[in-house]
Amino acid sequence: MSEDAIVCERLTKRYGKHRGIEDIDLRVHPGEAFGFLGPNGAGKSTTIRALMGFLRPTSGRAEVFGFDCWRQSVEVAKHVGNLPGDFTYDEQLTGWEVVRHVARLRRHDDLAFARELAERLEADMDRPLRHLSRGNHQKVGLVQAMFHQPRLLLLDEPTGGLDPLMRETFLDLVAEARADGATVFLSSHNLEEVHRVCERVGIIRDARLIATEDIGDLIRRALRHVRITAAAPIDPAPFAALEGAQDVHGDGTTLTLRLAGEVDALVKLAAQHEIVDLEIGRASLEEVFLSFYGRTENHVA
Ligand SMILES: Nc1ncnc2c1ncn2[C@@H]1O[C@H](COP(=O)(O)OP(=O)(O)OP(=O)(O)O)[C@@H](O)[C@H]1O
Repeated sequence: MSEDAIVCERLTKRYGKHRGIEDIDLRVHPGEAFGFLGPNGAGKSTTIRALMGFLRPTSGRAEVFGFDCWRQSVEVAKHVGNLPGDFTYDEQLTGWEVVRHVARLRRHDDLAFARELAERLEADMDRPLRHLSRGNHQKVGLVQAMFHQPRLLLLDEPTGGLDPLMRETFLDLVAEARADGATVFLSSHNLEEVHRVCERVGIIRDARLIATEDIGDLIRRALRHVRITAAAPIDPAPFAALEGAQDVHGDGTTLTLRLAGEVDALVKLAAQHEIVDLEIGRASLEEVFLSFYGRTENHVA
């Protein structure tokens, strides 16, 4: 038995010849909020489905609170609230009928929190799912995932289709769940959202977990845009030789570059010149994210 909320050990799922996920090793501690980032088709949903016990691993294993996700999926389901990426239910049912159905399966009669969630999310719970917009569909999905106040929330792209106001409400609800001790595992394309909710992130690409990072470290080590203006022309060569320097352009007294990593050496080198202006800007979160997908030259250690 494990103390961790989630353990994946060499978790692998192949769909016939197609790779779903490959050798995923991961631990999420109780009470932690862990973000799972990756591009389309990277393997996020496959991992979440394996954690819910919906998929039998090809090899390796997954555990939730010490229960094997495949062999003990009934136990796992008791502790988990799950929002699948493609949340669907019987489309003839209304939101409330879905929630009551899920409540029976979970043997959880108390719908007081479901009513609070529905109200705060302004969910349309009285019409059949087939009549609902994508956002309203998603809200029903969130209510059914959260109403029993589970120990672990497994949320696959939870804010898809939500308008900005509802996204905020959802992020507040997740923060409140965490304050009550819940563990959160959230997949997303949106680094901003992950930054708001999570302290650690796993980056998945081409079926493999390529990095697990403290989100603060990730952002600290992220690319910076640097622009130096000196009183006299600057030789770009020593700047180009700095560790993590990219796209170094010298134009007389102005030098621009991008820097992946620490700024200390750059500042010391710049200080050898008479500086008129120095601008160091952090890359956007989007750029940080892209840098992990290998579209720029800086790679994960
Ligand atoms: N039922 C399936 N049959 C065959 N291949 C599948 C199946 N489900 C997923 N895959 C493949 O497994 C890989 C991982 O897919 P997965 O849905 O887990 O990615 P994802 O990171 O969740 O993507 P997205 O962000 O687009 O939802 C993809 O190459 C996908 O084509």
